[in-house]
Amino acid sequence: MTTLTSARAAIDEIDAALATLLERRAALAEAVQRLKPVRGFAGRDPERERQIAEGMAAQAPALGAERLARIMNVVIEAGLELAEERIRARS
Ligand SMILES: C=C(O[C@@H]1C=C(C(=O)O)C=C[C@H]1O)C(=O)O
Repeated sequence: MTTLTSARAAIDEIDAALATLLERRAALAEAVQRLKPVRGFAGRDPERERQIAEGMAAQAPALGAERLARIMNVVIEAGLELAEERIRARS
C-alpha cells in the first residue's frame, strides 16, 4: 500500500534526479549562449522554446504542451539568468 511517507520519498528521489538534470541543462544552455551571436535574454528564441515544449509533450501527454511550456519558461529563464551572470563574471 502506498503511504504518505513512501509517496513523498518517491517524489524526493525524482526531485533529486531533476535537480541533477536541471544543473546539466543549465550548463549546456550557457554553452549555447557562448555560441550565439546575440546572447542571453536578448537572444531568446520563442520558436525553439515552442518546439521544446511540443517535443516534451510527446513524452508527457498528461501534462501537455501548454503546461510544459509554462514549466520550461521558468527553467529557461533561470538558465538564461545564470548564463548572463557567469558570462559577465568571466568577461
Ligand atoms: C539555449 C538557447 O537559448 C535560449 C534558451 C533556450 C533553452 O534554455 O533551451 C532555448 C531557446 C533560447 O531562448 C538556444 O537558442 O538554443
